[in-house]
Amino acid sequence: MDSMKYIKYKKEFFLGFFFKIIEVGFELFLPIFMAILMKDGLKNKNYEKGFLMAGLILVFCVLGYLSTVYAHRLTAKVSQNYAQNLRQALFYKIQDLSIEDLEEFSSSSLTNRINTDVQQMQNGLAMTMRIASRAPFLMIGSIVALFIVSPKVALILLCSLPLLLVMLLLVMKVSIKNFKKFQNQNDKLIDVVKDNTEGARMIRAFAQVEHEENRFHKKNETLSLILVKLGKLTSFSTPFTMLAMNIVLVAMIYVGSKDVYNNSMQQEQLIQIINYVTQLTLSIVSVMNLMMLYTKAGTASIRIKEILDKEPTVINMNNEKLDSTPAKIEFRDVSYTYKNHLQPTLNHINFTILPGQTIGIVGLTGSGKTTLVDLLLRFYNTTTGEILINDKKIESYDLFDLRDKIAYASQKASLLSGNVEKNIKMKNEYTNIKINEALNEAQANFILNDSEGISKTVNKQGNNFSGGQKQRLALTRALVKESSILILDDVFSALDYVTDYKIRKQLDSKENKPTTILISQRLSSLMKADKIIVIDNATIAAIDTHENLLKNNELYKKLYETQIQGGQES
Ligand SMILES: Nc1ncnc2c1ncn2[C@@H]1O[C@H](COP(=O)(O)OP(=O)(O)OP(=O)(O)O)[C@@H](O)[C@H]1O
Repeated sequence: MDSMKYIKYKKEFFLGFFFKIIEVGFELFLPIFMAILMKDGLKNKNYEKGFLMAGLILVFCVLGYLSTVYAHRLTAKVSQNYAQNLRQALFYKIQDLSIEDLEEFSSSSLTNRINTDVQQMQNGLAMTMRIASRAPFLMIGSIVALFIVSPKVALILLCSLPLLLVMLLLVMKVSIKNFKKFQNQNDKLIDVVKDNTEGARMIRAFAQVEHEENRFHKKNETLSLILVKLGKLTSFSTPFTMLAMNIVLVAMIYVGSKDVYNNSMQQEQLIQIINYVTQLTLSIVSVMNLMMLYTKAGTASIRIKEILDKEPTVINMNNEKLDSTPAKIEFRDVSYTYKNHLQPTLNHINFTILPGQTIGIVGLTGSGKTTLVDLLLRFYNTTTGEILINDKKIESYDLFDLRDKIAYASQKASLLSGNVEKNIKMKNEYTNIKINEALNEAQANFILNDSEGISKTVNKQGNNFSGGQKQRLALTRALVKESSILILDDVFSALDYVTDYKIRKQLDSKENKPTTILISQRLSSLMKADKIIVIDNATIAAIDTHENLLKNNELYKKLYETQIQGGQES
């Protein structure tokens, strides 16, 4: 992933780096001033020079502090903006992907990628600005200074560095593996939480609470074990580095003291060595922590890249516009097989719907009715065959314009939190008269008769409305829209028979009706359609009027008789 692309404040990014390097410069001078202070100021009693050095130490400390504060302010600005851009890019990409593409990721995984993974990337960038700029310079500066002070003592350090490097690489390797595990397990844990919040009623009704608690406990325990492993790695690496560096320091002091004893080194030089090794140790620890952060950011970046680099399977390639008059729809030898399915859900489907006609689609549960309209909405691409609207291939139309000309109410009435008006209008503007007409057509009397009317609040997922009320609001949203195609997928299932009948009557009497596709298990909802398509075993078993199907199609006849016997006729 080209991370730099999402860093919009590039100038601030480099400026932040620059000020951290300045901060290092100030720090590297301190041991030198300290040595002069000790030698000339304290040992040789040159108080003037002593005070000058003390003043310089103070000034350099203050300047170092100011550089740090400014660099950290820049870091916050750059990294926050980076995270914002990354989240935005991910969200736009998710919008671009087709339903089929999105089905490859669980919603928990997408949520985690947009939250936790972006956060890891943000931390990685912030720490790069704060540590990657500082620590290497401090390390190199300290090593160079040590060589200047005493090459012999500095060599001891140089010999021990490869051991630390090997250790660092090993820790990174193990932590990358565990961090990947952590993120996957975290997705699974959120899946359980989502199942339990969205399916709370079902879980309680089926007395599944204990089972779900166990499910959560297992996932939580696995997650904790991974986190403990990661924690152990971090808790081991820092003390190990400190221990290794302190052993090196003791060896350096031992060799240095001998030189002081032999008068080939000054005492102040030994103090300088101690200061530089301390600085070096701290910077090595910082680099180790940075590496740990990079392993997290690296794994997060792979997960983010998976989304950002995903090529949408449904592409908006053309810009043909559909007018708002009723459209002609044609399926030519259309087949569709879901990913990872061996058998096609729809097989060699052929039919034509003339402009303004109403077509019913009936079939057993899972026979492919919804899949058929999903293809028309371009949620998926057909596996073979083609769909034409007004004699032009569906792909030749601008995708967004095409969907805009289709009014659609699905089986699952989904409402957005806000109010009824927002849910009916969506991005469009309609007059109140038009909205009231649509509410009337959809028999949404509970809104028409409510004192709050369309200002009535809609809670998350519309849970302050009954199933039938939600369905009627979703229907209003479809009916108010000026469209060339109207698709009602099993919207009558949550309605009582009287309401179902009234709505159909309203729809039948409508002037300038769009081409309408009605999907329903209830034959009474489809009987008046110009034609009814019977889907059986992934294929079209028959297309005909209600009367002819009753005479000629066994499945239709059976469905009809079952429903008549069940007393569902209206
Ligand atoms: N997103 C999906 N991924 C994989 N398989 C799917 C998906 N959606 C549906 N299917 C499968 O495709 C088949 C047809 O599903 P579809 O929803 O089109 O049937 P339907 O006739 O509308 O059913 P119902 O009457 O119950 O609404 C089913 O066997 C289902 O398992």
